[in-house]
Amino acid sequence: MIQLAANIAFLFSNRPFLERFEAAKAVGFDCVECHWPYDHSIEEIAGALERSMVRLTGINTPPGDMGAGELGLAAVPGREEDFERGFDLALSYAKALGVRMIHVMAGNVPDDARTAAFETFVSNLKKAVEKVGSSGITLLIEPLNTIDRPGYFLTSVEQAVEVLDAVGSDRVKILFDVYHVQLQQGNIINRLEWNWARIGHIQIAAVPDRGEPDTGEINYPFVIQHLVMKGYSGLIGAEYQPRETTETGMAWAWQYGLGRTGNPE
Ligand SMILES: O=C(O)C(=O)[C@@H](O)CO
Ligand SMILES: [Mg+2]
Repeated sequence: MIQLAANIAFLFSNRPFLERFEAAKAVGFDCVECHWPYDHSIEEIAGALERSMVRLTGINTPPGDMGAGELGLAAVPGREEDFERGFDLALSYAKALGVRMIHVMAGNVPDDARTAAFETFVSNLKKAVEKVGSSGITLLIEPLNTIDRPGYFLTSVEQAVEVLDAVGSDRVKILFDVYHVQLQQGNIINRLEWNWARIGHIQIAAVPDRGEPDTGEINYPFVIQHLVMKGYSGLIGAEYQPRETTETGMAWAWQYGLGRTGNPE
């Protein structure tokens, strides 16, 4: 049995943020993840979780100034203090709301700053690991494709492994977004296999349109069967852009037991 989480940054995005939790529950999700919950107080989100009876399983560190082209700060040289402030905010939300995964967003860096960016990313992640301590929270880093996210520092699974090796803590894992990895690199099953022990979370969407994972160049029933056979015990985040409404596009998930899953530990 696999466990799906609704990514409510993309799903139910026609509704106000705090109403998306109940909408996710209504179609069968017990878990939701999001990108940036910070426009809402911890108390407001706790209320939405209580009303909907879903768990919030993942959040991202703040992106910085998106209007100025920022998409995270962890690998951006010179922005260490801003990163730390944002990370502390994410950690406070995670601890208060029982969130077990924080995606530490690397950010955009110019080509000539990539060596310095690697060092910055590693150093910021080491400090973040110390802050997380024994809370049980896992930090994630996610390679993003360069078509959708030009300039992003982290673009391949192998580069993520280099970062993890340099950080040297099993509290940091890879967020393997199948959509991004397929667009950028391909070879999905092999890359899952080669990096199995490093993977902390998986996300899915069709390629190339990023719609429901029921068509396109990835055979998701095969990929997900592979995860089941491997005994994958993590969550699979449904992070796609619905082609019509989220509700009318949910049939893909029934074959994976949506509506029949129990809450994970
Ligand atoms: O922003 C994207 O694209 C993603 O895939 C997200 O998972 C980033 O959090
Ligand atoms: Mg993703």
